[in-house]
Amino acid sequence: MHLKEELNKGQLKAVTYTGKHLLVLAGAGTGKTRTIIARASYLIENGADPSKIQILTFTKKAANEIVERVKAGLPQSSGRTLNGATFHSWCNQLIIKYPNLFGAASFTVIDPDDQLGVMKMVAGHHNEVYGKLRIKPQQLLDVYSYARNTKKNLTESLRTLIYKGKQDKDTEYEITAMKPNVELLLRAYQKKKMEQRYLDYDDLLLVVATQLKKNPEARKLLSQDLDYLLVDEMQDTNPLQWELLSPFIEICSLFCVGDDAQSIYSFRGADFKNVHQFKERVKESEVYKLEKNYRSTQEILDISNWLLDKSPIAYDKRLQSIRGSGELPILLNVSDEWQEANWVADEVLKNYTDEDRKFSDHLILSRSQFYTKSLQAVFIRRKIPYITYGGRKFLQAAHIKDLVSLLRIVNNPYDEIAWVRFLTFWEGIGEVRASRIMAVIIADEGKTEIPTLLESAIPGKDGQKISQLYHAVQKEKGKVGKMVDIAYEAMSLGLAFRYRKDWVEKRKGDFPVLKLLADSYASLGEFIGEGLLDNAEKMNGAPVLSESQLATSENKDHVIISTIHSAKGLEADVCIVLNVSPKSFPSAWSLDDTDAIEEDRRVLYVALTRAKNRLIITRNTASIAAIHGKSIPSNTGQATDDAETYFLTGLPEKLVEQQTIGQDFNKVKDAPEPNQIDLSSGMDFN
Ligand SMILES: Nc1ncnc2c1ncn2[C@@H]1O[C@H](COP(=O)(O)OP(=O)(O)OP(=O)(O)O)[C@@H](O)[C@H]1O
Repeated sequence: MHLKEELNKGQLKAVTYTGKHLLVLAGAGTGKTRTIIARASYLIENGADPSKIQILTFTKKAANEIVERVKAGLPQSSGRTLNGATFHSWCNQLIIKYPNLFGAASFTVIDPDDQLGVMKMVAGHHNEVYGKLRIKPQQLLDVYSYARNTKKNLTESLRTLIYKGKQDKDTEYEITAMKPNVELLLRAYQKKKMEQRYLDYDDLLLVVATQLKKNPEARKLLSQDLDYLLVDEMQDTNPLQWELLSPFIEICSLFCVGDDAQSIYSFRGADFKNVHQFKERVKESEVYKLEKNYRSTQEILDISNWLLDKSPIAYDKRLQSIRGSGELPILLNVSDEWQEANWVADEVLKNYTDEDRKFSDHLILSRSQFYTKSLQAVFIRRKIPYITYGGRKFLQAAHIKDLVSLLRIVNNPYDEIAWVRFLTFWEGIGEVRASRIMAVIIADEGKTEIPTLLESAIPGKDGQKISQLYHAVQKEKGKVGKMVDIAYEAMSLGLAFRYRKDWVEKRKGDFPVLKLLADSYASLGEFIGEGLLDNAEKMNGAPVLSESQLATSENKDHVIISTIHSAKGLEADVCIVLNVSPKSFPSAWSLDDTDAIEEDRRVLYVALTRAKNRLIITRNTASIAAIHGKSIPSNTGQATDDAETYFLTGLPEKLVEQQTIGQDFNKVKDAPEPNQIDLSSGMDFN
């Protein structure tokens, strides 16, 4: 990499830093990603062993991109062993590498869906206690996870999540009354996990952090593995992640990048003030700043700066564009989602055909993937290829989970969730019978071979079939792709029947993808754990989770429809931010919580600062009219309370160009009278 040509002075100073630990604290588009990539290249070019550099990011997408870009800038294969991962997946890798050290051999990683399954089982077993609470199993899990990630106690966690932080007497009374019951359920959940040898996502971090904290041998072993830890999006680290990182201050050198104005994970316990205390927490450290924005034109930064300026929090930031002036952002008022979707489709197609832009020059952002359902429908109808980021993952789809359940019980015969799923897959076995069969297997404590147990527990041909299948898959342990093949061969008829509604159109094609995915893993444990966490972009770096049939791996040119949370670090020529309407920005349930309002502001800030050249913000006309008591495009009617909190209230007119789509947009109108057909025209018979 030619550092001097590709970096400005500030970036270069950070990349070549010779002290022990560094935090680069800088605004959107100022080159943090570029800096972290350059740092890794610089270290490798100056003799560091790439296998001893670990890059940590919040999404697999970001990890892949950084690693690929580092490798691309290095001479052939010299960065081959460089590793990039999310916090969870890194901890999972460490646990697999050192099963004894972390005491987690033959444990199975469970995803949030399965966690919910376990919690429901626990609630069922303790029905009397659970019945007294008016909390859903998912809320119990949220409280549990929040407490462990933030290191807050149960009382405070209940207060924050269930009572929105309220401090009054009634709340106090209710918390005191419910706490023992919640405690009982959470302890039972914890016990169940231990018995079934499950690790939930938070456990991965906890297991590693705890060993590193208390066990000098763990620190010694890992210090042999690691010289440099490069951490992206530092503002989103939570106390649990800090706990994981802290031992590494002694073990290796930390190089972190972050932006306090882009902290959007407080619901997972992230505290952006963490980056403000970096110097105090990390001995022998420095904090550098970067000021110039290379991504966007000044008009895009002007509205982003304006948004941040209105915050009561002083971020001490004013983004200044290196690129100078460009188009004014468009504020588009639409009357409903379908109108919005059709307008967006027109815009994309116009840019594609008339302006020579690619589909992939478009990034469409929304708070939730759910909101984009109409847009996706319009894109499919109008043949616009797209992929989605955020939302449900590939391995979490029901048909995939059915097949993977077999691999899971081969990996961990105590995996109760997987047993129930696998056994009930077969005709004639219901949940009650499945739990009976499973109880036999668990009580046997591994004395008898599982296929033998299955054969005796399920009489007749079915027992033989299921037992043989288990045996056949077990025999191939180690060859994960082969295991998928065998399982698919035996289960495909059942799967096709179970999902007959959309088997051919939607589901069948996922199995070759699953096989490819499985082939890329060296061990079953890794596939199940890693695959669950990070399968997003395993295939040649191409996303495989597309919901669009049109975006195949050969067709790399597609629009990205992403949740804002999954769009961190992304950028695009044209960026369309959907539904920036009252009650959405800030969201209705944030309204009595200042911290939540400010987090929503940062969410919008992240969205706006993704755009390079064209920024389009849409919002719903009726909801604007409702808060102002007046019609669009005026912003100055009789304001209601919602108008005061709405982020775009008071937006200076000169910062955007407002457009409003009429009611009849996109309705095709016919001529008033029928015309005559003239077939003689248009053909020259000479
Ligand atoms: N020194 C530079 N010269 C030219 N282009 C640059 C330079 N630094 C950054 N860029 C470009 O600016 C854009 C933003 O950079 P980058 O993605 O690294 O910023 P970032 O700080 O990580 O942004 P964010 O936090 O908003 O995701 C990229 O297109 C990058 O290539």
